Amino acid sequence: MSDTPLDINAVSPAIKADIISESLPYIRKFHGKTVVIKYGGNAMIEERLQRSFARDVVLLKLIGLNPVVIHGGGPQIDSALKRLGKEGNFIQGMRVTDADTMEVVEWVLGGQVQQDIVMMINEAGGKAVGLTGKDGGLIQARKKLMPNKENPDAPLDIGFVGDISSIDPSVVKALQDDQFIPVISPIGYDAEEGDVYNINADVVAGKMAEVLQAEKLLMMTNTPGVLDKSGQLLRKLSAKTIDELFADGTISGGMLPKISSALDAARNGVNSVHIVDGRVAHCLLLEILTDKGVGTMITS
Ligand SMILES: Nc1ncnc2c1ncn2[C@@H]1O[C@H](COP(=O)(O)OP(=O)(O)O)[C@@H](O)[C@H]1O
Ligand SMILES: CC(=O)N[C@@H](CCC(=O)OP(=O)(O)O)C(=O)O
Repeated sequence: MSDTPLDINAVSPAIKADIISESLPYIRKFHGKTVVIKYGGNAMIEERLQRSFARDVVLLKLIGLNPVVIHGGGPQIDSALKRLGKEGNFIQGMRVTDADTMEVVEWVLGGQVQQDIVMMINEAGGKAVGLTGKDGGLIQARKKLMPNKENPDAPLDIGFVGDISSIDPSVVKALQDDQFIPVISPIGYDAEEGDVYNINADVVAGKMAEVLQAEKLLMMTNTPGVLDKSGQLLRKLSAKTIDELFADGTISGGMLPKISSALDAARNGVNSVHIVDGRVAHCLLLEILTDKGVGTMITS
């Protein structure tokens, strides 16, 4: 983020036209392709950036790409819990979710957070539709048990946190075909047990990109990308380096499920996977339509 922001009004029309023209090869390359965008709760805290996100998504749709948005909302859930006198608690980047917390999660993600995104995209000229994993049988889930380092035979039960058992993308494809932009909350359900589950949004984004065989998965967050021990941005990360960073504790908290999901997607047919800085205005356009990357690329 060392770049000095450009005063766009000071740029001559000829240069603006040149910049627009530069995106032509990318538009041709990605026309008709699906791009899964993970919009993290930490990346959506400033209204100016929310509006630039919404405009970028609409622009991508209008030039012929198929954006699918998976949104998070971790900090927004934390605020709602706080108002109710409850503290958020995470294990290995996953929220411990008791029945009361699950109610709040559904209420925040499927309600305010999702509707704000839908509204902003629609105000920018798109046709966004909000879904949760329950809609159209989109995300089937089962209870997740977390690995227990101290006692591998006794995995940890963290409540209503789900693993994805399957994704049926037909509702997403139908919406895409009708020029809608799906905006999906990371909530799954178990049709047999009737339980609803809280799923980490990075996990949903990775799996959705895989199932849709997306061209790109972009995970927008609140860091320049993945940082090494000394805080330097790592522009490219392969499986081997990721193992080392996990082992020495350089990657922690919310970055754990993000990297694991990104790597799974890269291994399972998603052409390019990037963790990008959602605090940079128009980071989506920079990543997709220019040579200038704005984060870390994950390769298998
Ligand atoms: N090596 C690392 N590089 C960058 N961020 C890291 C790293 N390890 C842990 N993090 C943390 O991961 C956070 C991003 O994950 P998370 O809080 O879940 O964001 P989001 O809401 O965007 O999914 C960063 O803000 C940072 O605090
Ligand atoms: C199981 C689990 O941790 N679920 C997440 C779902 C929201 C999310 O992932 O939001 P961000 O992308 O903003 O972190 C949570 O409850 O916070």
